[in-house]
Amino acid sequence: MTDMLDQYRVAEEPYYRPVADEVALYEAAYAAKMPVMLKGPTGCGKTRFVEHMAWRLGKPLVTVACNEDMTASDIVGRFLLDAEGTRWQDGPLAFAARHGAICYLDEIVEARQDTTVVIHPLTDNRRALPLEKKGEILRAHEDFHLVISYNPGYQSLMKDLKQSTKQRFGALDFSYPEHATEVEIVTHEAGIDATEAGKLVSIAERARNLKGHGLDEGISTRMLIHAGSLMARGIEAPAACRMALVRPITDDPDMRDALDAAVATYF
Ligand SMILES: Nc1ncnc2c1ncn2[C@@H]1O[C@H](COP(=O)(O)OP(=O)(O)OP(=O)(O)O)[C@@H](O)[C@H]1O
Repeated sequence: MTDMLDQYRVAEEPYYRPVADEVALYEAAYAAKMPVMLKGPTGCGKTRFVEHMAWRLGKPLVTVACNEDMTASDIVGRFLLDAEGTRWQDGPLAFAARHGAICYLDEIVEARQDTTVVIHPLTDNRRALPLEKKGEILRAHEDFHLVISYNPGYQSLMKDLKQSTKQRFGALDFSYPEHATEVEIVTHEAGIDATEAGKLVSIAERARNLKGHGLDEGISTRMLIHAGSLMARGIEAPAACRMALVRPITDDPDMRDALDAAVATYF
């Protein structure tokens, strides 16, 4: 079992550039056993932040990418049939609760509500997870912590977290970092110089103004790192931007022209 747990340990420090006081706030929430919700658009550093915090706190990290086909059994656990008969297997949430890991449910809103409610008893004073099929009430380990992510941009009336779920969490807002910080991140992650990274960030800032005017989401930090990584491998900046920034984000010809024009302003 220790071997199982070892694979969830974060061995090396994941690079994370704090943008405000999120590190201290997370540490306090962890100490207070308060579950945390990370809110923000895709590719702005939420996953990297949790990885970094797991490393800082020296706790294993179990990550679950939520989707609408996910059932409660997928995260809680189920009986499996093998050569020796039936055997219970903890799902990722039960595993994390039992062994004191941080459990990160990424894009929780994608899961159906009957799946989401299974986390409720773990998020209040009970810190317990009923394993109904097994007839066990699993008391969470002292070190267990629950973190969920949530992209407010995607939410609709049909797909949103219930207030009874939301109100169980402390929340940290994430968004694209301010210019100099984002340049620092892109420089570090893509391995390009700060001048080139600065141009990429400026292109993204322009594109982010188009959100809601033809673009559903802005160009994320992740996309800038992709573009920079192509440039670091010798691809000319305009081609790198086309491939990593413009083509993935829209199929609309006018919008592509507008974005290509923004790229041409800087490169
Ligand atoms: N503050 C930051 N410090 C270091 N790296 C960052 C930071 N913000 C973003 N990044 C970089 O951006 C990439 C994308 O961030 P991440 O994977 O954490 O996004 P996310 O917000 O979890 O997105 P999604 O919601 O799609 O999972 C990371 O791999 C990392 O390279």
